[in-house]
Amino acid sequence: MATTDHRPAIPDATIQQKYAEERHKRLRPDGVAQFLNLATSDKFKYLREDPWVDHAALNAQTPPLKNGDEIKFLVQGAGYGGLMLAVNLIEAGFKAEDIRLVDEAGGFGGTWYWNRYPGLMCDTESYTYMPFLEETGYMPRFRYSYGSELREHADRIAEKWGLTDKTLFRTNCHHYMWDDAEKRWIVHGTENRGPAEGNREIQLKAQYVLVVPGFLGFPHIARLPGFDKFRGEHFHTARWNYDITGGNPTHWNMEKLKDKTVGIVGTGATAIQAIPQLGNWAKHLYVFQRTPSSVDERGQHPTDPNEWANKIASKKGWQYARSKNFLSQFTMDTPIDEDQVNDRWCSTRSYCGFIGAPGIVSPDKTSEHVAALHSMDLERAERVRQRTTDVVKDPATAAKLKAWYPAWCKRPTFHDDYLPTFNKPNVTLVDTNGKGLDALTEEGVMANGTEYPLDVLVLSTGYSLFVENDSGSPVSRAGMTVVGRDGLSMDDKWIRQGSKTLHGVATHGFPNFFFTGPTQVALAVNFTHVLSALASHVAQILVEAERRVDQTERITIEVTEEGEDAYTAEVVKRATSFAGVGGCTPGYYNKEGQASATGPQEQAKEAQGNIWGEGPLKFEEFLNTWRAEGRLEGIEIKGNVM
Ligand SMILES: NC(=O)C1=CN([C@@H]2O[C@H](COP(=O)(O)OP(=O)(O)OC[C@H]3O[C@@H](n4cnc5c(N)ncnc54)[C@H](OP(=O)(O)O)[C@@H]3O)[C@@H](O)[C@H]2O)C=CC1
Repeated sequence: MATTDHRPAIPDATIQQKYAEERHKRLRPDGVAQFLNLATSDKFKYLREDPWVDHAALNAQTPPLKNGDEIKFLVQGAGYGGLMLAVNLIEAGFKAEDIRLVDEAGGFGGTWYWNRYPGLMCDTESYTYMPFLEETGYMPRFRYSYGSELREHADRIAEKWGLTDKTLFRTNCHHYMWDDAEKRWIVHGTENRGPAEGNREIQLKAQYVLVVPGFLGFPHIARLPGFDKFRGEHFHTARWNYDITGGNPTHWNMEKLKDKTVGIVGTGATAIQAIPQLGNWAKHLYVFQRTPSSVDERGQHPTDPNEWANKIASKKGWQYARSKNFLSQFTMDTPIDEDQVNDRWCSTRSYCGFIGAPGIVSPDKTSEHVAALHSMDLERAERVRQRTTDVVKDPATAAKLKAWYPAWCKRPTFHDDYLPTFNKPNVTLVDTNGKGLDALTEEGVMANGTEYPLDVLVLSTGYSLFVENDSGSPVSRAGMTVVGRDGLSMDDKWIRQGSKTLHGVATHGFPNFFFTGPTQVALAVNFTHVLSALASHVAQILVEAERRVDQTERITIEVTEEGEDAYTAEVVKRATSFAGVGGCTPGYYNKEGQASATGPQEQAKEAQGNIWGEGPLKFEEFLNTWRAEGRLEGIEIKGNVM
């Protein structure tokens, strides 16, 4: 992709001063408490319900799990992560017959099941993001796939590996208790069989449990005065209400909005995809902005079958190689020469300030590290700001749409139609200068002291990554209680000791229990790359552990305390990579700008709760080296060990 020189015309120090001022404007004393957590809020309970489920169709099927069943593998989560775990188990030699998946949703897809807002698309190239393209022989229709295609692909994976009839949907397995005599997990779950049949409680026994906690499962909304008074319609983007807008998840013809005044709150990665669609249909659209997104060029186009066959997917192993090539662009050093993906993500290298990059930053060099990140980012940031000026015709609106923070502070966005939407006569940007909405009224919303009457209010206010009173354990995020050996609750362990795992996949005191982060693992721009590495890692640990005992019936595979301490120390050693995030403009990346812990114990816990500071490829290398050593160091296997 051609680059033009966009070195800032104003000195770096002035820009950084501007960044600091913009951050300061947005800091607020209530931090993460500014949001209502829908997972616990009664008032917005209906927003937790599943609008997409077909209860009649599911009730007509034979459930793959009955009360009292005993199974070998229970996978909690049937999105891409859960499917990848199950597929890796099968590919490692375990029988599909021994695997069951459960999910609260009414179908496969995880985030792609729940999110069906108009405009929904993959924000990284689908050729690297969509799992198992090579194995399924599937060619994505677009370079950046739209939501329905991403969901269909989850069905395709399930079908290919025989998992469709092994998944119990609408089910929340909320309580897990380790039975040390039996060497089994006793699992309690509730299956929601819809209004006609109600809930069905099930109790299961599982030899192994594998959980995909997910990162952004709980939609949240701002605690705004007057919510009760608002008489118009409202919904969150995570549960788009097509009854109100018209259209459906595959046809975004929102006819019902033609005579409606619509407001959308939020301008994050979700909103920038939905706003162009709303702008196409609403009589008038008000976009209420607190912090602008950085919106770079997308370059969306249908996949060219010739290019696909002869270039992109021409060699065996192409998908992994392409994904690796993509991720190797995010480094503090010069990225590798050949840029296969070559989109604007690849010129957003400074995002490694959020996902980490090779090399360990010494604690006394963090200021230099942050300065280096800034100098890597400034040209990109200025280019994107210039793009805003070039695309948005009204200079005052263009000025308000410019992002004044570096790439690692908020998910950078890429879209071809977002900025041009503000050139439409029916679209108005209401910038709140960092403050957000003041309140809701009977008629609409108050912002900047002005009332905006609305028929429909769309909340695109994101998700709770940090929930109040959340222990931060992998299972609290998944809404589960897990009680391990000697009555130890995983949440209590996290509250007392902070994150302690081996490779972000297992923890001492919880035998035969595996998860995929969310802490102490790597993050990637295309997160499926990491999920794939974790799924394969867990499957290979299981294979190797079972190989070492002559009877697997009573096997226990458990991380040792020494093992998790040693690995946690490795995570902490690399935590300095994220020195730039604390000083960011507030958002979910930095606990809404909340001050860091002050006491030494709390600081230690915070450092432990980090992700892998050297980025996804080094993380994968670390796991591979550990496995290649063949000792399963840090894991104790008990059973009839040969
Ligand atoms: N793979 C993909 O294709 C996609 C991935 N995603 C993922 O989901 C994540 C979450 O994105 P998203 O759903 O947009 O959530 P975000 O948290 O990124 O955005 C929430 C938005 O709501 C605004 N907001 C919150 N409270 C108020 C308020 N009181 N008044 C006004 N505005 C308010 C925020 O402003 P402020 O910034 O000031 O807090 C922000 O603009 C992304 O970071 C990305 O990782 C999302 C879409 C597509």
